Amino acid sequence: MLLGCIGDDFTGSSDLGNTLVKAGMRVVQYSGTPKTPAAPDVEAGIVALKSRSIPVDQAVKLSLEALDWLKAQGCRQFLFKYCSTFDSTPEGNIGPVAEALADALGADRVIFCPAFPAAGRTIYQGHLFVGDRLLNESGMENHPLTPMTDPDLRRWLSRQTRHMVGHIPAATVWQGAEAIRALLDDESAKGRPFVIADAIRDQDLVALGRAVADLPLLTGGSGIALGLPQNFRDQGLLAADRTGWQGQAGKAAVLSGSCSRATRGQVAHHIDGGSPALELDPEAVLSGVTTPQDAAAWALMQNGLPLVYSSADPERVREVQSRHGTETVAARLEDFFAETARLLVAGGTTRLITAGGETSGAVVEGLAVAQLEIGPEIDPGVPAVRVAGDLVLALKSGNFGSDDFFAKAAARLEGTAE
Ligand SMILES: Nc1ncnc2c1ncn2[C@@H]1O[C@H](COP(=O)(O)OP(=O)(O)O)[C@@H](O)[C@H]1O
Ligand SMILES: O=C(O)[C@@H](O)C(=O)COP(=O)(O)O
Repeated sequence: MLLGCIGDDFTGSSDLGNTLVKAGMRVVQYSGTPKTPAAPDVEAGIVALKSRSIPVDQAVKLSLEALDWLKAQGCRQFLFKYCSTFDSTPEGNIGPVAEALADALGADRVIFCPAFPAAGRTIYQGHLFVGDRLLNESGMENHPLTPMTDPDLRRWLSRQTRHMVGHIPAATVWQGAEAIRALLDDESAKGRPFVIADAIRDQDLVALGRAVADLPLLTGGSGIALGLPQNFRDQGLLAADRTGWQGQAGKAAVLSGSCSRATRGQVAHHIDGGSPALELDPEAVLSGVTTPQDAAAWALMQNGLPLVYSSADPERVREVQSRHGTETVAARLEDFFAETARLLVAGGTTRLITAGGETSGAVVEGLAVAQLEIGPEIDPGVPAVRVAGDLVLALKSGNFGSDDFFAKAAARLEGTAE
């Protein structure tokens, strides 16, 4: 294994896998830190954690365990993958996890770059944009778990770390790898080992990737990995042949616990198109009036692509959170989706589409899926993935995917869409 990656959620990890596979690496995504060694032909290993929204000390512990395992697999470089919208709170977990990894690796120059231009996430003057809106006006300010209320990543990261935070402006990035390296050295010498890097185009990310070829640790969204495979290829370290993707026939279903804007659009599109949909009322889930057995039985009876969703607008999310507590609602809904997924698979479902990072993590953990083989892209940032046996999944990040994503993913998982 050459590149060792630690993802702070499951959809984000498959997003990273998608980038690396497209650039020609053999990638396996692991659910948590494996207990056994990786297969010898894996070139990039991604340990997917569900560490984005857990207490800081636990996130650090899990990340360090993942690092130890990746080191033992012989990795030469390490990548900490977080969300392209920098999902975190003023306490963490991006800063503290990066600090722990940097300390463990002796890294004194660490890039932070969540940019993902293909999905509309760009960074300029240290500020993160989603499309043409600043992060705090993009809908992310209403995220149920990690509301992003400050678009200045230098300021936001500073709140999460003891380090001073530096900056690599676009003007330097455009000068290329050498200029980037020089500024990184300079920032580090001035006591700013953590730097936010601007990037507004894929080629900026490639330049950043080139610049950090010799550094032990980098951090960012999936975009920061764009240039890394070429670094390994240049050293003659990548195998040339690739195995093809096989689609999977059988029943399909969609589970959506994402309340993000893009997902809500996809849910509306699905319903408007006349496809079967079952809305979960969180109150009914919390009180046990609606059970996973009800949801799975309903889905298994449907013709067409069934959708079970709790996705709701910010006002309704806030209402139920204020009544029962954010963590309780999240945990109960995630457990509900995990159990529903288990019942769906037991009932013969072979193609499962999940929307939402936390939701997808709960489902994958609930299904006790140990590892995922990354397949072809469905939409930017979302690949089809195969579990051993006859189960295939699409783990969709909340804000990714076109309006018709659910139907598109079902077709791609079946191998019937180009
Ligand atoms: N109607 C709802 N009210 C409150 N919380 C919800 C509702 N539906 C889902 N949630 C919770 O909100 C969180 C959404 O996070 P996630 O699944 O990561 O989606 P995204 O990828 O859009 O961020 C989950 O913990 C989920 O259980
Ligand atoms: O970088 C991204 O935007 C995604 O890969 C990701 O991490 C999204 O997380 P969720 O929105 O929680 O699915």
